[in-house]
Amino acid sequence: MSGGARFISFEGIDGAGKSSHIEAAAAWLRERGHRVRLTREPGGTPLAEALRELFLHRAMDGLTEALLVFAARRDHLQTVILPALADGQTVLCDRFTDATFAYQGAGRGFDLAQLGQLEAWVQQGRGPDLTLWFDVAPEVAAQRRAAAREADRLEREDIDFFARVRQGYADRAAAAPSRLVRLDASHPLETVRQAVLDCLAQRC
Ligand SMILES: Nc1ncnc2c1ncn2[C@@H]1O[C@H](COP(=O)(O)OP(=O)(O)O)[C@@H](O)[C@H]1O
Ligand SMILES: Cc1cn([C@H]2C[C@H](O)[C@@H](COP(=O)(O)OP(=O)(O)O)O2)c(=O)[nH]c1=O
Repeated sequence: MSGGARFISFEGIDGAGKSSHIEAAAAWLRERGHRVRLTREPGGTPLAEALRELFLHRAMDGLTEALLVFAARRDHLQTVILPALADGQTVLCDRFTDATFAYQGAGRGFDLAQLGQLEAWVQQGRGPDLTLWFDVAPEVAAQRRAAAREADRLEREDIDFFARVRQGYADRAAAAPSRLVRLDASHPLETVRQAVLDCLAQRC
């Protein structure tokens, strides 16, 4: 496959519904001949998954959070994402650097210019070709999470935190409108799924 987006990230506040669609997106692409590598952040490698456990369950400040997720990202890029792309695979990643700008930047208030420096240092210009942003009100996402699972450290944050994170995604979308596509995730699952597949049909 060539020409279309091959590194695709899925983003949104916790409970927006992105994980519900990533498998269907992978299946849809496979049916059309893509070899798909499904992965996630923080995580995707044994080292990065170990960092994820620390990240999700230990108390730490915003700078430590940012350094941990970028350390995990470095390992993930070097050992999984870049080799898969070089091999011609399509990479679907549940979260990537937009999450760091939204959560550590907008959510925690960590300096965005410093995050940009870390991004440039770790990624050297490499990032998703396409990002699907599942956008929903924090109150709706909180209800979905409450019905679905036990909260981890970040999911225990309040509505104001998730409102800032949502604004962080909106700012990223405004800065990169051709890469970052907003999907209205307040609609029923089936409607959102169709919007995901329509977007893939246009861009992949
Ligand atoms: N559009 C939707 N309408 C209603 N419930 C949804 C919708 N999308 C996801 N959910 C439900 O919300 C919960 C959280 O979804 P999930 O995909 O895990 O979110 P995320 O990965 O964004 O944190 C799940 O129980 C899921 O079934
Ligand atoms: C990638 C990344 C995730 N996160 C947060 C967002 C989520 O709260 C959490 C894990 O993301 P996620 O895998 O979406 O969680 P879950 O499996 O519970 O749906 O990590 C950051 O704060 N910064 C980052 O750079």
